[in-house]
Amino acid sequence: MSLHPPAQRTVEVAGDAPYAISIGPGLLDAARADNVQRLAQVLRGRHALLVSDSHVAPLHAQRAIALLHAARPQLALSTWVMPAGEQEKTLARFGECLDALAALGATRDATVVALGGGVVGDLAGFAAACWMRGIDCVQLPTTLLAMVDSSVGGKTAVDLPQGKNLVGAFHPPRAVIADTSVLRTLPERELRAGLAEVVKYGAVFDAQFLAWLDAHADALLARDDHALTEAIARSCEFKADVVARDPYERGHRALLNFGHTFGHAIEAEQGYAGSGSDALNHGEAVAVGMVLAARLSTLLGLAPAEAGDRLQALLQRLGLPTGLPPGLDPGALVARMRLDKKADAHGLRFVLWDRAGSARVVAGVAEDAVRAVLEARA
Ligand SMILES: NC(=O)c1ccc[n+]([C@@H]2O[C@H](COP(=O)([O-])OP(=O)(O)OC[C@H]3O[C@@H](n4cnc5c(N)ncnc54)[C@H](O)[C@@H]3O)[C@@H](O)[C@H]2O)c1
Ligand SMILES: O=C(O)C(=O)C[C@@H](O)[C@H](O)[C@H](O)COP(=O)(O)O
Ligand SMILES: [Zn+2]
Repeated sequence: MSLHPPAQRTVEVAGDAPYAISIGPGLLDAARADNVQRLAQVLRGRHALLVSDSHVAPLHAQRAIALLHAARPQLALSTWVMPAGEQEKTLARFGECLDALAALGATRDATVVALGGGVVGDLAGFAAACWMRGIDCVQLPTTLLAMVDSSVGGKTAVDLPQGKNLVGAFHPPRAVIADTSVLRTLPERELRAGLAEVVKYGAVFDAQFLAWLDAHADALLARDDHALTEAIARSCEFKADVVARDPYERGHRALLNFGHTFGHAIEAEQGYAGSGSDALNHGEAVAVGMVLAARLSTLLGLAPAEAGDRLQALLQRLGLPTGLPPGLDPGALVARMRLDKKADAHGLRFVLWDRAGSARVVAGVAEDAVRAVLEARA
C-alpha cells in the first residue's frame, strides 16, 4: 500500500453545457487556494442555498460553508437541511426546498449547492432545475454512490409512492467536486451500496473493469484511498462518456439502467429505505436487480448462466444482497414495472446482456418471463 495520498483526478463531461468532475482528498478544504479557485470559477450572483441532510450536515457542512465563503465572500448563503433517507425524496420536501430558495430571495444567477448523497443531489438538482425555470447547481457528493453516479449526468428527480424518480428533469450541474476524505464517515452499508453502481459500469461496458473490481474487492471494502479513487474516476469516465453522447437518454444512456427496472420496482414496493425501515437502499436494490436482469437474459436465450453466476459472486463478495427479499410479490413487482421510464406503448423494455461488458436494450419482454425470474428469486 502506498504512503502517498492519491493524486487528484479530473474527468471532463463534454456537451452543450460541459463541466468538470474533480475527485480527490481534501477538495472541500478552504485553506487550499486551488479549492477556492475551483469553486470561485463556477459561482455567480449573490445567493447560494446549501442543501444537505440530517446525517451529513453535522459532519461536513461547516467545511462546505467555509469554502463557499472563501470562494465568493459577498455570497448570501443559507442552509436547508432535510431529514436523511430515500423516504424523504418527495414532492413535499422538494416544495420545502423551493420555499428555502424563496426565503433566501434567490435570483436567477443563484446557485444550489448539494452536499450529500444521491437523495440530496437528486432533490436539490431538481429544485435548481425548476427555480425560476433553472438556476445553477453544484454537486458536492458525499456518498460513494453519489460520487460515481448520481452527481454526474444531470438526472434530477423525486419519487412518488407509485414509483422511483417519476417527477424530475434533466439539468446538468455546473461542477462536481468529490472530496473523497468525506467517505471516512460513510457507514459501511452505504459504501457497499455505492459499489453496486460501480459494478454496473463493468457489467454493461467493460468486463476487464469487473476483473479489476474482483482483484481489488478487499482494498475497496477496506477504503484504501488509491483503490477508491481509481474506482470513482473510472466510473465517472464511463458515465461522462455516455451522457456526453446521449444526455437525454434517447438511446445508449439507457444502459446505465441495468438492474434498475427490477431495482426500482423493489424500492417502490418496499416503500423506500428510511430510518427504521428494512427496505433495501438504491444500491442494494440495483445489486439484486442486476442479478435478476442477468437471469432474465439467460431465460431469453441471450446470455450463458455462468455470466450471471460470476456477477452474483462478485456482488456477494462486496457484501451486497443478490436475491429478492422475502415478502415481495412477483405480480406486484411486475405491475410496478409498467411505470418504468423505459416502458412504452409496446410494453416493458429491459437492459439485458449477452455477456459481461456487452449490454443492450431489449423491447417487448414478455411479462411471463419477468415473473418467472422473480419467482425463482435469485
Ligand atoms: N441522478 C442519478 O443519475 C442517480 C444515479 C444513481 C442513484 N440516484 C439516486 O440516488 C439515491 C441514492 O443515493 P445514496 O446511495 O447516496 O443515498 P443517500 O443520499 O440516502 O445517502 C445514504 C445515507 O448515507 C448518509 N451519508 C451520506 N454521506 C455521508 C457521509 N459522508 N458520512 C456519513 N453519512 C453519510 C445519508 O445521510 C444517508 O443516510 C437514490 O434516490 C437514487 O435513485 C440517482
Ligand atoms: O444516469 C442515468 O442515466 C442512470 O440511469 C443512472 C442510474 O444509476 C440512476 O439510478 C438513475 O436515477 C435512474 O434513472 P431513471 O431514469 O431510471 O429514474
Ligand atoms: Zn442507480
